[in-house]
Amino acid sequence: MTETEIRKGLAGVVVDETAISKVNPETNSLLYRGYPVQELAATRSFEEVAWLLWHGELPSGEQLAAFRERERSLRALDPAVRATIDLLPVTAHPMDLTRSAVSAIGALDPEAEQEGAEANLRKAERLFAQLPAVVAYIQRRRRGEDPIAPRDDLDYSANFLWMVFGEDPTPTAVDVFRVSMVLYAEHSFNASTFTARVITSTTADLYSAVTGAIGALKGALHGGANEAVMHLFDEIGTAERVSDWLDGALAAKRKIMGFGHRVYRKGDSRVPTMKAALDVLLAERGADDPLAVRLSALYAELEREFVARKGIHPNLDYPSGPAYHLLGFDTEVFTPLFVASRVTGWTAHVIEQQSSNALIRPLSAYSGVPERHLA
Ligand SMILES: CC(=O)SCCNC(=O)CCNC(=O)[C@H](O)C(C)(C)COP(=O)(O)OP(=O)(O)OC[C@H]1O[C@@H](n2cnc3c(N)ncnc32)[C@H](O)[C@@H]1OP(=O)(O)O
Ligand SMILES: O=C([O-])CC(=O)C(=O)O
Repeated sequence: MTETEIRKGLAGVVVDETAISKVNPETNSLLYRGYPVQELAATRSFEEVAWLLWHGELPSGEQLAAFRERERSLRALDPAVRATIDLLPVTAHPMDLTRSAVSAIGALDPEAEQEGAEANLRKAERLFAQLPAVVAYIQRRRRGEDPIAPRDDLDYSANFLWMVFGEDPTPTAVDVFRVSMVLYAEHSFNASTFTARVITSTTADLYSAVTGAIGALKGALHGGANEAVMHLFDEIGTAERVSDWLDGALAAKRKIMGFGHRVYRKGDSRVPTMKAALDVLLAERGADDPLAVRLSALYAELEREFVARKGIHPNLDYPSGPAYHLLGFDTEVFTPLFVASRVTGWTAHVIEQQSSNALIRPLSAYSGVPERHLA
């Protein structure tokens, strides 16, 4: 490529190799370390998937048991992290609070500056274990509720829901939540992961990389879309309004959140699995539940109309938004849930980037005023 060939948004540019995941738009598939994500979502815990992303292989029984024990021992939030959140307004966006909490967790970690895969794996496990408490704290604080201590008898997904809602979660809720965590975990060089790799490439620490990645994920063109989908559903209201609403939105050249993707052109490989999970939640509520009926019809109609008009398909945020709503989360907390999952992929990429690092520093074509001089 010459200096003047510009690919806006790096579209179509291959910037490095990765062995962590493969997104293939031709076959509409997504592999984590070689395994189809659908197979992992069908049978594996989120703990196993995290291990797979970090280590390249699924854990043995012994490795998994030891990891689960460590994860449980790391769940409780340092009071200083809680205090950091408490310094900030309750009305602040939960992504801002999550970003600040991760930054605080890093500043409190005595080995934050230690380089190398072993130290980074310990940091990754720490973030993995503590993000549920961070998100649960933020969600409960928004509702004026006291925090709830983690429970050692529950796995990652069940404990997450327990800490948020303070009730024993139903097996359906746990499973839908687990599936969403597995599906959100990793997606090659998306914007937030690339951000994490850019930060890592300067030799900054893992917490800096994750904090930066959270900033990149917040935007509605990326992770913020799961929140934006729910706002859109609230704005449209009912399936009957979709057609008129879409006329106005398209005339105003609005982006329809939860649709489209930079890499997939014929639909996101993860959508059928997440939609099936959403359908389980809808079915559990039953055909008489007004919210389930309204959401189900709205979901189907918006997808049908938009695909018919533009040929642009839903991405993962489209089914996850309403699924998180039905699970009981506030809309503003949806993207922090994405953070809790994607921290696995981000940290795997930090370790990979560090193992064969080159400073990421592209070129730009200058388009400003020609050289001039002070009189
Ligand atoms: C987990 C994730 O992060 S998945 C992505 C989540 N993001 C969203 O759901 C936000 C909505 N979607 C979008 O904004 C886009 O589809 C993106 C940002 C995801 C991908 O964008 P790009 O690869 O840059 O594609 P681009 O924006 O150039 O789209 C190509 C064309 O399709 C249109 N288009 C793409 N997505 C949408 C959409 N959701 N609504 C309306 N039009 C769209 C664009 O306007 C553009 O039209 P044009 O050629 O007439 O200008
Ligand atoms: O790959 C992307 O550009 C966005 C995405 O779907 C993800 O990060 O999960």
